Amino acid sequence: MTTPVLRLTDLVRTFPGGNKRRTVLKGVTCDFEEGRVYSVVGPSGSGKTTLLALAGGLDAPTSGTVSFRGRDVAEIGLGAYRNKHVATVFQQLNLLGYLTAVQNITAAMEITGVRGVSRRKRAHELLDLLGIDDTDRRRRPARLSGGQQQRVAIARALACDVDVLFADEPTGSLDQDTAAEIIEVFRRLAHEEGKCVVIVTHSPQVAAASDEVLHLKRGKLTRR
Ligand SMILES: Nc1ncnc2c1ncn2[C@@H]1O[C@H](COP(=O)(O)OP(=O)(O)OP(=O)(O)O)[C@@H](O)[C@H]1O
Repeated sequence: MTTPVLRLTDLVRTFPGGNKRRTVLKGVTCDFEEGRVYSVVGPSGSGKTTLLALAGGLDAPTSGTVSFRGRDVAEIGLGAYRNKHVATVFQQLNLLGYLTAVQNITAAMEITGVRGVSRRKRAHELLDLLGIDDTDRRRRPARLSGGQQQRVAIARALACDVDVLFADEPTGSLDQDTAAEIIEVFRRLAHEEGKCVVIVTHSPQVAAASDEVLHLKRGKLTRR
């Protein structure tokens, strides 16, 4: 048995709030493999974003562990885990409006301390991979379509050559055809580049295109 790239073990997350204390995740256990696309689905408020935040090292669990290649991320350090091994594409893409697509990616590399490669060269390779052409990659986000902005945000997330890519509602604001293109990007990243892709979604279209659908309900995650 190979060690999964990501393992969640008995994750519990309770939010404080006096007598309104609320346990959102009640013992979530799940393995994630490289080269696969996972969708996490579930009712609004069921804790999908909370789960993504824990798995992505943006938040720490109340109890339980997140392990990356067999190592507890608390031991790796959440900052190092986020900088080197995983990346998240947020619902609000947070692209910098005053920078071009290429500059958004090189800036991310600078911030996360990517060294030993030409940042510009790597940015162009990523934009090639994501299908943003030469003209568009010199544009600022406001002059790109929603789908193109999503592609740039994914390219930026991959700037550090991470193994696991998380995405929160990546098709939420896209029409069906553009959503299909973005789904294809995620499938290619998993099946051709070997990434583990974990998507939180309400979209049946995304769920249907995933290799595995995980259902979060009443604080537990189950495979369908
Ligand atoms: N920092 C926080 N403090 C207190 N409560 C929180 C916090 N973050 C999330 N919650 C609560 O946890 C529950 C789950 O929220 P979460 O955003 O993870 O759900 P979700 O499944 O992603 O919802 P949606 O599908 O609507 O985006 C909600 O009741 C929310 O109010």
